[in-house]
Amino acid sequence: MEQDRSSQSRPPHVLVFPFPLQGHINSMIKLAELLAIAGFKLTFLNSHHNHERLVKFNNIAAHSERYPGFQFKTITDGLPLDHPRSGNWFLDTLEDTMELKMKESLREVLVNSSPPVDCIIGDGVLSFALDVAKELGIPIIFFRTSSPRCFWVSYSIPDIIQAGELPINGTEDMDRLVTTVPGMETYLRCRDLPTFCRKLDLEDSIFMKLVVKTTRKSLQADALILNTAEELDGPILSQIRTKCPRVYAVGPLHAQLNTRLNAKHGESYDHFSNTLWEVDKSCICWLNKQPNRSVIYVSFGSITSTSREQLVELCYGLLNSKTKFLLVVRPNSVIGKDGEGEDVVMELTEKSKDRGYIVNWAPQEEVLNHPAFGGFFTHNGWNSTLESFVAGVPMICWPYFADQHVNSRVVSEVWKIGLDMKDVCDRNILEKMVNDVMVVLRKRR
Ligand SMILES: O=c1ccn([C@@H]2O[C@H](COP(=O)(O)OP(=O)(O)O[C@H]3O[C@H](CO)[C@@H](O)[C@H](O)[C@H]3O)[C@@H](O)[C@H]2O)c(=O)[nH]1
Ligand SMILES: C[C@H]1CC[C@@H]2C(C(=O)O)=CO[C@@H](O)[C@@H]21
Repeated sequence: MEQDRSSQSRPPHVLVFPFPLQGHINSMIKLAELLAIAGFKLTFLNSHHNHERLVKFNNIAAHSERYPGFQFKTITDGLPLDHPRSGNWFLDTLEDTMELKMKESLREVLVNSSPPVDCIIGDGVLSFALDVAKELGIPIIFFRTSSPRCFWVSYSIPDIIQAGELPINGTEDMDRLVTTVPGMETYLRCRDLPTFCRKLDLEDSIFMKLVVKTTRKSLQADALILNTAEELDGPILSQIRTKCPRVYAVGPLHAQLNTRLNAKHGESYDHFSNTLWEVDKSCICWLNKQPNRSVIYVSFGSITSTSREQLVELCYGLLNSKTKFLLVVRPNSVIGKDGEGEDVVMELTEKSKDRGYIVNWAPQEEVLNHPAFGGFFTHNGWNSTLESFVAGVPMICWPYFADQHVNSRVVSEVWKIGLDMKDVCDRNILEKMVNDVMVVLRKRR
């Protein structure tokens, strides 16, 4: 059922459809805002649940004023509204039955859209959007919000298996180089592959099959957008282009948007935040009192959870380093009963006194650009990695899952702007790394 998109005297209408996670919404909303600035009509399709949180913690009315022609619409994420959406809940939404519900809702939004949608920019992991777009005759571009190198590794997994380089044969095999991902032969080890590759029985890895399937399918779209620049990922972009010629490197999107907004409104312009948690801005007052490059920022994004034991180890590593720190501990991010880990945070607050500041959620972009920062202890989600890179802040990398293991290897071995602590959680090692990042890498900045 094709809608009439001919003889347009109106601006083209683009529908942007992210996977329902903070890390995906962040970059997709920035792309949507850039398109709105360029004069496109925009529909940003959020899940009901995330939109409620966006409305709760951000000034949506101010957003509409800033971006006329930009509207939010909502659909289901496939889960019941009262689902707790904690832990790795988002993996449920990738299951067939959930996808089917989202697919139906997407179809309905598109069919009823007025003016009709001229182009869909779909999240690269929601590959069912391709079927809907084809059925309705609407062009579709996929945007994979994770790192291009992980995209390329995910694409290459069948070749890695075919070459007998997977499965990994136990812990002693972790430092073996993987030679079948073109362009990454010299630095990619088994340890750096996405964590779903660690299963001994690959047949058992539903997540791996799903990521490979969506990655391969996304190349059937009209084009592929990646949040990077040629200068950052040029060699890998060339590899991806051998499979899909229309690949656009449009990032880092947060920097692109800031440049446009600063040019239009001046440096002091208060940018819209798109956060799903309440931002604690009080940390800025604390930071303002700290000497330049004296503080390490610690945050593991919007998904990572830690065990209580890991949190204790990390906290003591920070305390023993004698370096000032700003630590984000998201509510319920410690595995176990609700509120587990709060005693560790209380103890840390008590012991660190004026050396540490702890919040539930920080204004991260602003924080990373604050002169007080000398380092970032991060899980290497792609947004955090890019934000740190652009701010010129060296990293200690402690990846949790997905693309983060590839990213931490790139940060430490390719860009050489950080230290990789993957697979280790030891207070003595962290203490040493904090000192190395704050003292040794700092001298190179
Ligand atoms: O206190 C905080 C913590 C984080 N952020 C922001 O939240 C975003 C987090 O994104 P990211 O660093 O990419 O981490 P995740 O939330 O873990 O992102 C998911 O999505 C990313 C994009 O696909 C993937 O690269 C990650 O592996 C995946 O976990 C960033 O923009 C941060 O600036 C804040 O504003 N305040
Ligand atoms: C929900 C996870 C499925 C795969 C996604 C991903 C990717 O490979 O693109 C990275 O991190 C997660 O946000 C996504």
